[in-house]
Amino acid sequence: MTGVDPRLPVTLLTGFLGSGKTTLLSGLLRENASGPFAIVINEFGEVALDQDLVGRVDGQVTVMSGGCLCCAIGGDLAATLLDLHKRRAAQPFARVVIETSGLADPGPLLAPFAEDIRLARLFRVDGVVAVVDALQGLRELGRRRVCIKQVALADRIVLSKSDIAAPLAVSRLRDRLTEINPFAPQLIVSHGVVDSGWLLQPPVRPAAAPARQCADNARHEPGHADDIAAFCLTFDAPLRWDSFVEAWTRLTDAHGDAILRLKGLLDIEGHPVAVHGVRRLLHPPETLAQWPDAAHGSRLVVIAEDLTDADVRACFSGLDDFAETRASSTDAARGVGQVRCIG
Ligand SMILES: Nc1nc2c(ncn2[C@@H]2O[C@H](COP(=O)(O)OP(=O)(O)OP(=O)(O)O)[C@@H](O)[C@H]2O)c(=O)[nH]1
Repeated sequence: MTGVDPRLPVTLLTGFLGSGKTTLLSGLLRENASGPFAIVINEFGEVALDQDLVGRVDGQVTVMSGGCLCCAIGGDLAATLLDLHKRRAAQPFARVVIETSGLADPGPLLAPFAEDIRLARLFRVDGVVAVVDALQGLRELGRRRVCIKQVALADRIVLSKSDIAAPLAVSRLRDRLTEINPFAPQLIVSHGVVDSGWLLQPPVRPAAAPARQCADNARHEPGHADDIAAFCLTFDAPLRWDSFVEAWTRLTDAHGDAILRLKGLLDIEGHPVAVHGVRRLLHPPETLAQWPDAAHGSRLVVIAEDLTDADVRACFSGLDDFAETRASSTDAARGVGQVRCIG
């Protein structure tokens, strides 16, 4: 049989919280050699930030927030893709990239592409890319089964952050990745700068490679993120950077290993600043050239294990005070910090 497969290729981009998926996606979009893409981003928290942080936001980015794709909103994925396909004449694209939440198990996400006849006719998954953080990866692989599944199902593995990890740790991690998935080529990528040809080329799977859609891999493990919650904070009044760092230090000192991820877009004395915390590490902040949308104001998501709303609120209370002080001297109606548990 000859002929080109007319179905649209789909790349599933997976990897644990904060590993560098959005950074890689931004790199792909910047390179733009294989585009145009339609992007579907799934975020665990209800306040979606990746759309703002991905660097290029246009009509082709769809955000599915409020849960992890493989459990809470999995059924919506087919509807989202079918809708994208319908709008394709107006907004053409050659590939869909789905960035899963860091907590998603990619197995159950692959199944509908084989089982749902409407999807199977229009789309084919031609690659699963797993991003693994060279600094935290070995530890997360030891702690969370979902990380092992992300690596096991990958066709390509991208190692991020080797620039800030010890060479020995990187080499141990690579050995462990090879143990889990000997078939997937590994590539060290710094700050998302990647050759899209390498990343997106369809995998050649040896006959012995485990079938991705086998029953075990497609089986969803209910409750795999039950102990994890996302806490969303917003502050209307501008914040000071040193006050924010103090709050982050309070949070990680008090709750250490419970903190999985922080990400936010902050109003630092009038300037939009993107912040990322992964475990105890606060990455260097990035001042954006402009606000991504009309809403100016700080938005922060903290993803943590076994913490309560009050635990998080207590650590950020200093920020509240600062915001309220500024608000009272400028505009009494602004500056109310909110903490909301949505997990
Ligand atoms: N030093 C260094 N930092 C990196 C690299 N790749 C990503 N980062 C930083 O890691 C932080 C988290 O990166 P993201 O791309 O937001 O991670 P993510 O996997 O999309 O995060 P979630 O969506 O929360 O799961 C950011 O501060 C990035 O700038 C890298 O290769 N080196």
